[in-house]
Amino acid sequence: MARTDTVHSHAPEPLGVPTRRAAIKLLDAVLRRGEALEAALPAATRMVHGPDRGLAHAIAAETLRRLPDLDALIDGATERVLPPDAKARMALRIALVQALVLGTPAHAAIATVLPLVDGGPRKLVHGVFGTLIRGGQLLPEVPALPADVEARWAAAWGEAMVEEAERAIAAPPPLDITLADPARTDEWQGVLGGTSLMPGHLRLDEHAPVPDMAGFGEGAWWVQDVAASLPAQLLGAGDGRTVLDLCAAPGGKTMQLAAAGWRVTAVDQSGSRIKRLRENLFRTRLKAEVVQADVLAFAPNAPADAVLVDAPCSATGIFRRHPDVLHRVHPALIADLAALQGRILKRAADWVKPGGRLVFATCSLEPAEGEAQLAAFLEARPDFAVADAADRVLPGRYAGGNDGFFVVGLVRAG
Ligand SMILES: C[S@@+](CC[C@H](N)C(=O)[O-])C[C@H]1O[C@@H](n2cnc3c(N)ncnc32)[C@H](O)[C@@H]1O
Repeated sequence: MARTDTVHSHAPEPLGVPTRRAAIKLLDAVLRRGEALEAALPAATRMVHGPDRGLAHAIAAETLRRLPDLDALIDGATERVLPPDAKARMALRIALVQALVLGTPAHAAIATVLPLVDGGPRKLVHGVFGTLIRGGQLLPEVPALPADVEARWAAAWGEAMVEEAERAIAAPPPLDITLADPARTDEWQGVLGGTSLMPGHLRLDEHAPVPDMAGFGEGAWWVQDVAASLPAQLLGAGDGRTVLDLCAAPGGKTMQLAAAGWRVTAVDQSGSRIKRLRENLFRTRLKAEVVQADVLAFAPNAPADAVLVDAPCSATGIFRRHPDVLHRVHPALIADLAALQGRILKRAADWVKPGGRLVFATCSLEPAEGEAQLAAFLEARPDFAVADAADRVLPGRYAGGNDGFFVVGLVRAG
């Protein structure tokens, strides 16, 4: 059979267009398929390299952070409301976020986006973008939350919390780090600067890339929001006692527990995350037994003095760093995750020695993954009682600005 090669004579694509295409693929993965932004990165950015990957990620993340406000601008400038997943809306969102938030010159923001709507709504995108930019339109200083999230959180926590959450989206979150040796907090503050909310913690507003910072390579500290450091702190010093760290990867809490003198068994089902946990232990020279297993199928050799369950959750408490959760987490997903947490907690409870401790944590702002979970657990397990609330270890200078977490410490009857 004869075979002919077809030669395409396309002009090379203008610089920067593949990066914008990748940004739209990322948005599509989150908004239409409900994928986590981080999880969608490898496939969506396959065709872009080096710093352009970071740029595609930044465009998508910033679009997700400001989505309701961007859409309000677009809707104010179009005669007919564009469908949520219309190509024109996607193109306008990323052109506007670049021009209005990321500081891209307007001509570059639109020139790199128009080729993505060639043969389609090019005129509309060009016209709406031009109208908005020429009209000096800006995004509001305080971002809006998606309407469904706003309603859910207002019902759970009140309007004041919603306003605080909205203000929290406006500014990039600081970098919190946990020191392996809390006794050296002053020393490391002298080196790295920043403020310390409690021994073992530093908060930096500005910093070099993490791997280049003093002390990271030698394992003196790791990145961890101060709220995420509270669950392990509830357990205090280990003095050689045993702890099961369930759902442990990438190991923030494993490292804290090992550094505090616990004999840690760290369990997680994800191979790629376990790999990162091992790398973290290697870098910090901390020790833990590492087990790759599904907690629902795993059983420890013996009950432990303490069990920490950092359960898989909706992650709505970390919306500042992962704005995709604001758009892809819906009540059905929250209910599914809450059911999974309940099953994990039920097993974990049996692995606590009489008189031992159980800590349950989720980085969630959904009562179903916190207060309601605890109430159901206490109802089913009268042999457990609440021992600590996180405020026991919260720093005196606690000033907000932290991720949203639910943390409770329980004790099993002796
Ligand atoms: C919130 S993250 C853990 C963060 C970690 N504790 C830390 O401090 O770095 C939840 C973890 O649960 C794991 N996971 C989810 N379902 C699991 C299951 N059934 N068994 C074991 N691990 C699970 C995920 O792979 C993920 O690493």
